Amino acid sequence: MRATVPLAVLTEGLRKSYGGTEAVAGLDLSVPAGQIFAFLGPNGAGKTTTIGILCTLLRPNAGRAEVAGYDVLRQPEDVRRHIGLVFQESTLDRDLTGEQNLRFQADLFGLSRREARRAVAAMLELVDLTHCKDAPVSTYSGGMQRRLEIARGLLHAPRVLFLDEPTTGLDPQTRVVIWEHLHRLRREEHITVFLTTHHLEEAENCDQIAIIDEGRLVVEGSPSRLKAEVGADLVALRTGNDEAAARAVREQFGFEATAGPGGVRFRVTGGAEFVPRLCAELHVPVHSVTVTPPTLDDVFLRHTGRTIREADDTPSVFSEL
Ligand SMILES: Nc1ncnc2c1ncn2[C@@H]1O[C@H](COP(=O)(O)OP(=O)(O)OP(=O)(O)O)[C@@H](O)[C@H]1O
Repeated sequence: MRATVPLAVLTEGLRKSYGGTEAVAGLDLSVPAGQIFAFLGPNGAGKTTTIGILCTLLRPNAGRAEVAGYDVLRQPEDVRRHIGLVFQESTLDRDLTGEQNLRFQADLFGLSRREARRAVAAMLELVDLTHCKDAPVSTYSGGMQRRLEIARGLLHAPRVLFLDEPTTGLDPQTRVVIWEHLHRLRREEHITVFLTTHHLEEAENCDQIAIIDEGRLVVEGSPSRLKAEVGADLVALRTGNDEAAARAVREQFGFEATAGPGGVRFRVTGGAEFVPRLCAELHVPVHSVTVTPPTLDDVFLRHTGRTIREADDTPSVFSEL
């Protein structure tokens, strides 16, 4: 049954293969309008392929997809008019100024001179680039370039903005700035933002996420709900004798404790409340205790049996920090 909230994106049984590789393997998605929605998955999970289909750049082998209420195969022109797309790789002309890049895009979309002037000025303002609109893009920082790309994707007032890995290669401070802009866009322009990422930290910023692995939807929901479903906190202990402490936690409390380089680790619901009892009853000196609530990596692990970092075949920028 169709939801009563208008849907920005709907897919049913979507499939796409490249030779023997099934990149998208029967994907059902529904994204209500007005959300920041993340498509989270390791490298090669099928995220870019799905965006390609939704943006009418690729044809699916089976299934169907609608964007902003239009069918990607039967109404591709309508879909294109209502979407903005920001690719992983920069497609800006570095020799042109920021303003010229936007003007060029306005021409491509057939905006009148007057409309173009108004839209270009408004978008430069929205992403805080008015002050450097006359400088060549080659002089912009990575974050400024990404903001200009987002402005360009928004020039024709799309209803859905697709962003493929919006902050890849950017430093942490710039990532925060880009995210502030995305939230502002959603708030002020009421558009749906559909982004792909393999960064768990990035997905945390979204209203809803869909975790995808090997072309399939693993689980869908808000980050807080998905983490709450995992339930148990991770407790890590540094003790005088980790092997003995792990054994005691298993025998006295019945938790699956292990001893390793990170100390003794086990999971328990209500970890913080359990710590006083643990320290009082454990007959091994405890030097430190860390309680970590479930993360999206725990959600991925629970549903796929491996962590997203294990599933990723290329290192994440975060793992390098
Ligand atoms: N043009 C292509 N020809 C052949 N195989 C492809 C092509 N594009 C993607 N694939 C394969 O399809 C699968 C899904 O790729 P896709 O790029 O959609 O994943 P992704 O989740 O976006 O990954 P990344 O985060 O690395 O961009 C991968 O196994 C990939 O190697």
